[in-house]
Amino acid sequence: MIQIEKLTKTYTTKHGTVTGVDNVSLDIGKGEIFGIVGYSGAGKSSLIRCINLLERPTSGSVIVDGKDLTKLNGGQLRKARLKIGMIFQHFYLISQKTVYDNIAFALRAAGTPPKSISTRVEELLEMVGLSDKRDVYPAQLSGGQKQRVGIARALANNPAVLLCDEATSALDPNTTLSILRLLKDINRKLNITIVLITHEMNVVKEICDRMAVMQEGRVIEEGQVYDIFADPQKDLTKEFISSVVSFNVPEHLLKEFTGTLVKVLFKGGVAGESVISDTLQNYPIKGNFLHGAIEYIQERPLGIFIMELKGTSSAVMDALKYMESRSAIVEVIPSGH
Ligand SMILES: Nc1ncnc2c1ncn2[C@@H]1O[C@H](COP(=O)(O)OP(=O)(O)OP(=O)(O)O)[C@@H](O)[C@H]1O
Repeated sequence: MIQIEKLTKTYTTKHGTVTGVDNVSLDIGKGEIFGIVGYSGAGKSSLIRCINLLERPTSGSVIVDGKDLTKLNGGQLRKARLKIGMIFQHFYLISQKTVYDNIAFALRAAGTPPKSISTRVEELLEMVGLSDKRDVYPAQLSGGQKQRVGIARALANNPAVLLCDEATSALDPNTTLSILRLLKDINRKLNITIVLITHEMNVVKEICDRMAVMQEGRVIEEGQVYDIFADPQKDLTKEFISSVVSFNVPEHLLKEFTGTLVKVLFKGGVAGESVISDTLQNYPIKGNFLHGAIEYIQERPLGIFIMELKGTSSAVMDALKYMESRSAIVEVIPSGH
């Protein structure tokens, strides 16, 4: 649905050239929820703004639904943009207009016949759960309700793509969750492709199918959210994951152990417990559990255990190989850490 090819965005400032996005290529499928995570300054906003050409890429292309947006003229681009909705951290509602008029505004701007507007606005209000707020002004709404209006407005012209720019960053955790659930619901009902940028890994964990991690303008890791949580490759990705899934045993405790410390992950959660008990039965080693949890990512369980294994080093190595042969992801934690 969206192909980003070798996209670079640089800015010319008083102090020289700044690279916002550095040669990024991504392929986002129809109906996918794709998350882009990174710290402040990583280039997420620059990238998402290049997807609807709010920012013009310095080089590279952005193909949405088969059309290369960088090649369109003004009129063609305005038309193509109607198929790309966007919501923002600070909502950007028009404060002098009612909820109804904020949404109707987007329909009028797209040339919707006046007689269809009211039915469409009612439909959208129902979709976002705000039918009873139709005639109130933004100042009378909570943050979550304002974002619901933002979502209704973004969906007004039946876009194929919804871009979310830190859409939940100004909201408290419960409201965040309700907005994420609404987005997921809309994604499933309308098969709309959603691209969201965030610095919060819990957002990605909650609703995204696939994700990319950005650092210094580049994509440093990309894949299925579940696979990345199970086996992150880059230190930065591990850091983001540790903010929502705690695998870590306190350092002072780790120093007290004399055996081999291992982190064992099982895709599929509960199944892993039998692998561990088989291992302890079949090899001359002893195991102490220091941490055990089953996390649900995209409704799929991921079993995470941290263990101390005691035995001869060859017995421990054989046991680790055995666990790996039964699909565990095993990582030895260096001693003294
Ligand atoms: N209009 C601009 N002019 C000059 N430099 C810019 C501009 N927009 C972004 N940059 C620079 O591009 C880099 C990437 O910024 P960007 O805003 O895309 O990152 P981000 O990951 O979205 O961070 P944040 O969440 O803080 O917005 C930064 O070094 C930033 O200073």
